[in-house]
Amino acid sequence: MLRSGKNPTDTIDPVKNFERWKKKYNKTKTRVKREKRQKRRPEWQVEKEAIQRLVNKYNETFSDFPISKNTLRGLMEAQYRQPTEIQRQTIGFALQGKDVLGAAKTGSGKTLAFIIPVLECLYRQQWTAMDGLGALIISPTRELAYQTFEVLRKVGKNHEFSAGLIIGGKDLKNESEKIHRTNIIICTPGRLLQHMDETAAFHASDLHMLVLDEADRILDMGFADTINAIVENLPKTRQTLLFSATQTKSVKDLARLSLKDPEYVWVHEKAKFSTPATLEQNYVVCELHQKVNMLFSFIRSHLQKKIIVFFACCKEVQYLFRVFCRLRPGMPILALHGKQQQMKRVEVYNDFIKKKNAVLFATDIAARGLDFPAVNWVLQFDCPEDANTYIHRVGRTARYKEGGEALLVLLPSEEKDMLSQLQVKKVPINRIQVNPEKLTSVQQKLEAFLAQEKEQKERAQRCFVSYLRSVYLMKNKDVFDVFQLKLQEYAASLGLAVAPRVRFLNKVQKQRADPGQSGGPGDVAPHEEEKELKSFKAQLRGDGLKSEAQESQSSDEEDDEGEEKLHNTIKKTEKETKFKEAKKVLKRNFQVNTKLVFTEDGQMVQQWPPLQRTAVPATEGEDEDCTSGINVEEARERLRREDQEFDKLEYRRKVKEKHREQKSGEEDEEEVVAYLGGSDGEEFDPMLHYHLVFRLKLDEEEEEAAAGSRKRPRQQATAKPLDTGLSLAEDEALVLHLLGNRS
Ligand SMILES: Nc1ncnc2c1ncn2[C@@H]1O[C@H](COP(=O)(O)OP(=O)(O)OP(=O)(O)O)[C@@H](O)[C@H]1O
Repeated sequence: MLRSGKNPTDTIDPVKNFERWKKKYNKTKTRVKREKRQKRRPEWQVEKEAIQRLVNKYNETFSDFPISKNTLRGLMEAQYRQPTEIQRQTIGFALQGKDVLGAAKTGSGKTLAFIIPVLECLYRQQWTAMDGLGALIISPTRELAYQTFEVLRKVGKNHEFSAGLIIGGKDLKNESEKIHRTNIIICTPGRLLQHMDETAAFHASDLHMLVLDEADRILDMGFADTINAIVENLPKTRQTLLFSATQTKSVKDLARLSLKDPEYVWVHEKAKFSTPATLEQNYVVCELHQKVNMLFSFIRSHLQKKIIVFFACCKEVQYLFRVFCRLRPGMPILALHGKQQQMKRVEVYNDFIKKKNAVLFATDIAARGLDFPAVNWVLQFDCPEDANTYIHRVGRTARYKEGGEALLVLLPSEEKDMLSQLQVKKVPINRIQVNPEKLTSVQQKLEAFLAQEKEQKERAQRCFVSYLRSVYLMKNKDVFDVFQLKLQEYAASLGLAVAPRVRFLNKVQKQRADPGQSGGPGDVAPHEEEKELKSFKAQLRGDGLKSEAQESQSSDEEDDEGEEKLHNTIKKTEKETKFKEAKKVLKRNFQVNTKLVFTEDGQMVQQWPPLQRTAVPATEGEDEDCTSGINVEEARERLRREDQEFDKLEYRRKVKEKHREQKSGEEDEEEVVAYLGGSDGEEFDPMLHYHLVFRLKLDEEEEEAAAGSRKRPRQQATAKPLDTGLSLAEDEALVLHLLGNRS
């Protein structure tokens, strides 16, 4: 049988062919499946993302938050509708009662992130004025405390809490009278500690929430002792919230606050840059003696802008502010520094807020937290101490979705190391050139001013010395090298014919030249230097470490004595106040001044102090017949209990009554509101209202009581004896005479 001419091997068996294809296909399919499976994220991750999407959607507006109607109304009335990222991420944790460490870029809304939990915490506890201090907010500077107080007033105005601003610089006695009735205190550390030490009625043992704004600054060296002493007086059970744009990560710092499993919320941790995206940042390298000319030229070319210029020390601000005012650059100039009286500081702060175009000369007192609206430029005339200070300074512009520009002026000796520090902190900054020919020289004019006024010359000299000292005291010697500065040229740029003698530099120079000759009075030991640096910083920031005694001593003209140094010396010499002594006794549980007198047959007839008996029955275990005088602790505790019990009953009664009224539809259309701290929209003046109760709602019954109490004095007034202006004997004679006439 003939076969076909084709080779049998050439014939393709379709079945085999199909099987081969199927095998290959299956292999590819498994591979693709495997690869897909590998690529696919774990189920939990997918789920987490879906939940996050839901959570974000849920927290899109403040009305999605589990907060009280009063707070929500306050937010809406202040035009806060959508939470920012830091608010979205931290408020939930804080409402759950957790300790929180929150960090987010400058101008991202950290203030509300703690104000809302503070209000909610007290609201949920139904806190009343009688409950005393419930929340404490500590700020590093008076201005920041004042600003936070304003936000609290705005957002919390529908609540019934009392709030106080305790920032020093004013009448301590007035504050002392009201502080124990204050529910929310916003304060600077120094002043708060002063009250803790000296105001007998003030205690923080019921505190529920502690907030440290600008936490890294508050926990740093400058405030360490004060904060430790404050924390000692606070209950361990409190909730603690810490916020800053440059948050502390130091375990040691946090241990000092005894945080309990805190939630870390670093909103912009993974962001490419640590400064706001809307901020444009540049730097120029400029010789020291050209800086004043550069500043003048800069101001002249930005007359329609709002600018903040940061300087290294108060004396520099003082001198340059005065001469620049005389130079009349063509726009308003303001100055803010720690050596100003408190009244002046508030005035300047409010002035700058209102101005559309102005330049503010400031020390680092204005570097943190201040929220001046619409600042276009931040110019750093002197190099900041470190990258964190840089971040806070530039953060005064480009706040909450707004744009802004920043210019850093560096000396050639500062450029390299400062830039590398900024790089590490993820700060995007570019170098720009200044054309020296375009600079307007003001040197001759300054010389003329100084020739005319001796006072001005002295200011210039102090500015010179103070600047050198600030450079010398800076820790980072790679950036700050005082010996590289050309002193004669610098002095000339300030209008001085000769450079003033700088004693401390001469001494250090001598010591450098002859290291064996140490131990003289002028030698600056490292720990001394550290101490001086600490006090210098405290002084230039004016951060509220002053006591009242110091306040009266300080003046614009006082020397560069550190505030804290002064504080320490005064502390050592001043006699402790009676209150302070009494509080110490209370703390240590001493039995004071107990005096017993016995008759001859051993009967006790007198005791000092007289034994006090309370109106409430003693609880079990309390010795009614205690003969050792007043047990102050016990008596205080009993009174407190009594007050609390009374308040609770009263409160419950009122709430019930209100509910009944609501049910019967008899609710009053108009609620009666008493504004104790000025009405809405009225400008708050901390000099007048040091302690404020921002709003107090009165219900009908209270109103009646208040009306009654208003009437009573009038009734009493009718019964008041007539003052005839005569002596008693003459009065008697007159009465007898009148009676005689009648009869
Ligand atoms: N939810 C919000 N909606 C609208 N504006 C907001 C909101 N939260 C905050 N702001 C505004 O953003 C600005 C900056 O807020 P805030 O001062 O709290 O920032 P910050 O993060 O504390 O800044 P800094 O780090 O400088 O202290 C303020 O003017 C504030 O009124």
